[in-house]
Amino acid sequence: MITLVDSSLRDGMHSVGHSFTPEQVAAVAAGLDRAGVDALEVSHGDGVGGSSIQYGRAAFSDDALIEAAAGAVSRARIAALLLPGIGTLRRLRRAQALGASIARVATHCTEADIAEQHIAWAAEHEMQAIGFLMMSHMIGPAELAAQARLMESYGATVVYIVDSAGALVPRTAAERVSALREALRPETAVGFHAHNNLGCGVGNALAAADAGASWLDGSLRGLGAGAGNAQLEVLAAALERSGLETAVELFPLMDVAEEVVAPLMARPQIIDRTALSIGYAGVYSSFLLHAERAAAKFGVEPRAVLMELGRRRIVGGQEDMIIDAAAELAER
Ligand SMILES: CC[C@H](O)CC(=O)C(=O)O
Ligand SMILES: [Mn+2]
Repeated sequence: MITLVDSSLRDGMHSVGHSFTPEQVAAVAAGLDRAGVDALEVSHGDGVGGSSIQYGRAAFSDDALIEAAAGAVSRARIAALLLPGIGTLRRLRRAQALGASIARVATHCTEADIAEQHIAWAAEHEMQAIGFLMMSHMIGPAELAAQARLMESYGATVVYIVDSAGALVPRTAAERVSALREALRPETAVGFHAHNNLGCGVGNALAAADAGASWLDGSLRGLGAGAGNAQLEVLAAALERSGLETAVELFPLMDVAEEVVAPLMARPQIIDRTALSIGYAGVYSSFLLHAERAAAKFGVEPRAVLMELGRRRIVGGQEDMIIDAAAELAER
């Protein structure tokens, strides 16, 4: 059985400039709940506490959005993403009080050790603790497996390979999932979070499932950073056609994508040359709007900025370097 997690109301926030209102969140959450989606992530795109000048101000607080989602669902679980250093334990406690029962603790793929206190706190306080290894294309399967084992040792019951840049392809995604599957205890699940910058979002999620991932993320209409995530309703249909079972009902899921999410989209979730450059350069998908803004400000091409960020191996948390890179390109 595959557990499906929707990221429209968290990763999708990157795509809409963190502008979702509590009413919009409630409408999407109610539709996901009706369709039988297991869990949905809600917060600023950079997780709880992300609203800031560095990451982008949100129109509404995480509290208001989590509360709205929790009030709209009857069976789906609410997940809160937390990046140590951006979010704090106080934020996680608050999310739990408002109805979140899953803590997804995200670190750069080489820095699992900074998640120890957050994962341990969640595990000790009746939240399901999940580890999220971001930018997983940047290191190989064996190194990732070692990081995943750290998260497991802190109390994570699921550890995700997160293809933040959408830079993986089915073979490299499956190799990473297999390495985790072999390294972790049988009772620890492996998850996969895809981005579609190379057009492989759904394909990578299917390859991950074949390699042993049993938690898969997606977003309705693909709503997410960069070219978006694996499109959830497409993934659900493809999983069914692969003979893999989920708890969702496909037609209600298609309906909420078409009738509720599509009208909320600020931009088409397509693989244009900027989004493709993100996958090709191996850059964080959430850099898309930042890079477009910096490129416009300094009169350079977004693609050139993204390729430069890939060359410099800039990672999440270094958003200010996007401005540096654009300014330096303009000087050259
Ligand atoms: C900034 C957090 C990030 O968007 C988490 C995520 O979804 C990813 O790394 O893909
Ligand atoms: Mn993402």
